[in-house]
Amino acid sequence: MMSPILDINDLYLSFSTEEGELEAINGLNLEVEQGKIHGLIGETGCGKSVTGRTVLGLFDSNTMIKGGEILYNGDDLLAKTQHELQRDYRGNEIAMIFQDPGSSLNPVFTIEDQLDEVLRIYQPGKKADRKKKMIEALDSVRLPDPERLLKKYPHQLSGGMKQRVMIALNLACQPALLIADEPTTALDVSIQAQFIKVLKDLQKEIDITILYITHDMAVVSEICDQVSVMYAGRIVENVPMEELFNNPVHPYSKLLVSSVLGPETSIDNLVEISGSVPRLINPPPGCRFHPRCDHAKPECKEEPPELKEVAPDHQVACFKEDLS
Ligand SMILES: Nc1ncnc2c1ncn2[C@@H]1O[C@H](COP(=O)(O)OP(=O)(O)OP(=O)(O)O)[C@@H](O)[C@H]1O
Ligand code: NI
Repeated sequence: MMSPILDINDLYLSFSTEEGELEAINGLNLEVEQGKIHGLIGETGCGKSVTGRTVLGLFDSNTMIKGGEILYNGDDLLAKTQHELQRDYRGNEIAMIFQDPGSSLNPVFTIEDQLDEVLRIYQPGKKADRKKKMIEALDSVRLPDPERLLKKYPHQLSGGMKQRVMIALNLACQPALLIADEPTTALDVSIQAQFIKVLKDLQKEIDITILYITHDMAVVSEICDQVSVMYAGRIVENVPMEELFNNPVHPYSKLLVSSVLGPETSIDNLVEISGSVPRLINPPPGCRFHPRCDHAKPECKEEPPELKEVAPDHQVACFKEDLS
């Protein structure tokens, strides 16, 4: 296998809260291969966003890193200072787009001002050169008439256009890895579909790797090559996208896939179907899924199972004997 661009090993992360220690990330192992669109899925609260933010070193003040490493092309990002992360990684190596496109654009500046600000930080040079880059960036996300668009303010754009400007802003410095945290949630369904097409085409053109966080299985099937299924702070299955839908192996993945066969494609409906996600303050011991699992046996309550290879590019963390 090619070496992964992002390789998270045994990450443990807690938040200190008034009620006690909240164990949000619990032995997370995640490998993202260069050039792939890699989905990270799981129910609300399972730790997807925390994982994405941690890669960029964006920590809330009550964060405690308890162990592990986050290798980006072999370098441990957890060992870097905030200054190093800002100078060497954020924006020009790793970029991140968030849920609400509108809120990330500054309402009082034009699109040109905002693109120029990003470019000036990472690629100083002549204004004319930067202008050319801005137009290229807007072109690359299929925004019509980039010259005119540069003069506009965010409120003059639709939600879908703002989302594309956000991608353009993020890609202006040509990062190698893009972390997209539920970027389509605030968009209506037709714009969502367009957005996903733009991102997918773009990914092929510019050879960027994308870690795509979502709880929408329809989106997963549209865009992802590989998928990691997360449950209560840990990856329980890592699987090629088509295999996830045709042959999910972990009992939780099976539940996820069967819960979204109807018109509702969001994972969040699962809660009603089969009990709730465990609290992360005093979580269940061993495999955190065992209280909801039909196959649970005594050993599942002792140690969490490690990821085991069941097929090429396909690993499952479960003690069930017959992993198929
Ligand atoms: N600063 C914080 N202090 C305490 N708990 C936090 C903090 N930040 C996140 N959490 C908790 O960590 C857990 C993981 O949160 P996270 O936002 O990563 O979930 P998620 O999988 O992204 O969910 P969603 O699908 O709803 O976005 C949740 O239980 C959340 O409440
Ligand atoms: Ni989230």
